[in-house]
Amino acid sequence: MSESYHQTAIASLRDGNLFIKDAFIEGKWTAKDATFDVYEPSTSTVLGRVANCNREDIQKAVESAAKAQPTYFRNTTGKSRGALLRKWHDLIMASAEDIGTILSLENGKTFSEAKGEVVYAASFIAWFAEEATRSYGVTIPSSTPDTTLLTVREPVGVCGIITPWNFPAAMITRKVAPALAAGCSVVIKPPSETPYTCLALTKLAVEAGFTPELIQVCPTKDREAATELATNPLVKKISFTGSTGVGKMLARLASGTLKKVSLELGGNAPFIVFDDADLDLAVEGAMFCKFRCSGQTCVCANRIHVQRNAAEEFTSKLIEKVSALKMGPGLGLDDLSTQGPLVNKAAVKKVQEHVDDAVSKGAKVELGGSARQDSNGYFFQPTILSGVTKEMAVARDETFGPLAPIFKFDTEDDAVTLANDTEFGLAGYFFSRDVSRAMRVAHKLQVGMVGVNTGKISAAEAPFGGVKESGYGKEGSLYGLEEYQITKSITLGNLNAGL
Ligand SMILES: NC(=O)c1ccc[n+]([C@@H]2O[C@H](COP(=O)([O-])OP(=O)(O)OC[C@H]3O[C@@H](n4cnc5c(N)ncnc54)[C@H](O)[C@@H]3O)[C@@H](O)[C@H]2O)c1
Ligand SMILES: O=CCCC(=O)O
Repeated sequence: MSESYHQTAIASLRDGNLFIKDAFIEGKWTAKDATFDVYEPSTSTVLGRVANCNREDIQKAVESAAKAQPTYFRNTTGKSRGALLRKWHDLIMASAEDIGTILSLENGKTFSEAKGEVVYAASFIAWFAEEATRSYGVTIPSSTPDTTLLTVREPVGVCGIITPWNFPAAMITRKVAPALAAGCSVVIKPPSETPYTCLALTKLAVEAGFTPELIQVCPTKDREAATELATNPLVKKISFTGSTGVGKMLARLASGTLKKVSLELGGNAPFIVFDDADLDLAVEGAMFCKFRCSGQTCVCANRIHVQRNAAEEFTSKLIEKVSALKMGPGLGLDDLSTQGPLVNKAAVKKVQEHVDDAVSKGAKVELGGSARQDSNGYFFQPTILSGVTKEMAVARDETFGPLAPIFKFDTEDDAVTLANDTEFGLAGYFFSRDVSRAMRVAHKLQVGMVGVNTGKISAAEAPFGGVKESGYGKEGSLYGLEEYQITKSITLGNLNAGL
C-alpha cells in the first residue's frame, strides 16, 4: 500500500472541508509556515502536515479564550448552552462517516471502530447537553440568625485540554462538552499523532453556533510550548489524559498557579477469571477489553489472571477467538479487518519487548508473538502468552498493544493481591457467578472502575477515572460537570436589619 490509500480516502469524504490542517486561534483558522507531519499507521506514510503552534500562539489562544468566556457565561443559560451542545452532537452524527474516515486514517483503528468512537464521542456531548440544565446549588441551614446560606456553581474559566491519540474524538468531547456546558472556554492541544479529528470536531462546534473564540485549538509537536497551558495564569483548569509521567509533570507545573487539575493517566488493568465463571462470557469480555483499538486503551486488560483449574480451558477458548481476528488497514477495501495497526514504530517495539522479556523468563507463545513482516504499517499480531509470572515486565508496565498474557492463581486472596500489586489503579475486571464474591472482590480491587462479568465499562453516564497513579478526577457521569466548575457560597446576613 502507498500514499494512494489515504489520498483515495480523503478524496471520498463527503465534506472535504473537514480535513483541516490549520490551527484555530482567536476564532480564525490560522495557517502556519511551521508544520509537523502526521502519519497514517497502516502504511507509515505521511498523511498530511499540520500547523505547528509555538508558545506565542498558545498565549494568544489563551488570552482570546479568556476574553470570550465571561460574556459566554453571562449571556447564556444552562438550557441554551445545552441547545448548542445538542446541535453540535447532531452535526457530528450527520458527519459520522467523514469523521470516522479521518479518525481511522490518523489513528489506524478500523473504520467500524472509528465510527463507533465517533458515536461514543458524540454521546458525551448529548449527555452534557442535559447535565448543563442540572447544575444545582444547595441552601444550607445557617448557624447564624437572620442568615441565608446558599451555593451556586460557576464556570472555572479557561480550561487547558491535553489529550492522547488513542481516542482522537472521545477524549476531546469527554472534556470539552462538560467545559462548554459549565460555561467555560477551552484551549485544546490535540495529540500530534491525531490532530485532524479534533480540528474537524471544532469546525462543527463553530457551525453549531458556539462563539468561535470559546474553542481554540493549537496543534503542536513542541512539548515545551504545550506546557504553557499548565503555567499560564489565565488558564484556571488543566484537564489531561495521557501517560502518568507527563501527567505528574503537568500537575507540578500547574501547582505554580494552583490550577484545578484532572488527570486521566495510565493503567495496568487486571482481568480475573475465577473457576466458577462462565468461561465463554469471560472470553467475550477479554476479547473486547483486550483487543479493542488493538489493545491501545487505558482500560485494556493488561494482565489476565485465571484460576489454575480453569486456565487450560480459558486459554484454548481464547486462542480460538483470537485466531479469528484479522489484521488490516483501518479502511480495508473488504471491510473485514478487525485489528488495525498500532500507532507508530515505538508502540510495536514496546509490545515486542514485552513478548521477548516474558519468553526469556519462561513464558510460552500460544499465538502470534511478533510484528507483521509483510507490511510497512505498524502491525503487531494479536498475541497470547501463557505461563506468565509477576517477574515479567508485562506484569508491571502497561503494554498498550494486542498482547494477552495469562497468569495462573490459586485462591481469591492471591488473585486480589496480584491484581493490586501495581502502582496503577484505573480499571479492573473479574468474572464469577458467586454474588458474594462479586461484591467482596469489587470492594477489594484498588481501582476507580470495576467490570464484573463484563469487559465493557465505558459509557457517558458512567463515572470514568482512576485512583493511585492512574490519576484523579471523574469524567462523564453526574460528576463530570463539577470538574469544570467552582462552588461559590453566598451568605445573606442580617436579613431583619432595619425592620
Ligand atoms: N485514564 C484515561 O482516561 C486514559 C485515556 C486514554 C489514554 N490514557 C493513557 O495515555 C497514554 C497513551 O497516550 P500517549 O502516549 O499519547 O501519552 P502522552 O502522555 O505521551 O501524551 C498525551 C498528550 O500529552 C502531550 N504531551 C506529551 N508530553 C508533553 C509535555 N512534556 N508537555 C505537554 N504536553 C505533552 C502529548 O502530545 C499528547 O497530546 C497511556 O498511558 C494511556 O493509558 C489514559
Ligand atoms: O483509553 C481510554 C479511554 C477509553 C474509554 O473511554 O473507554
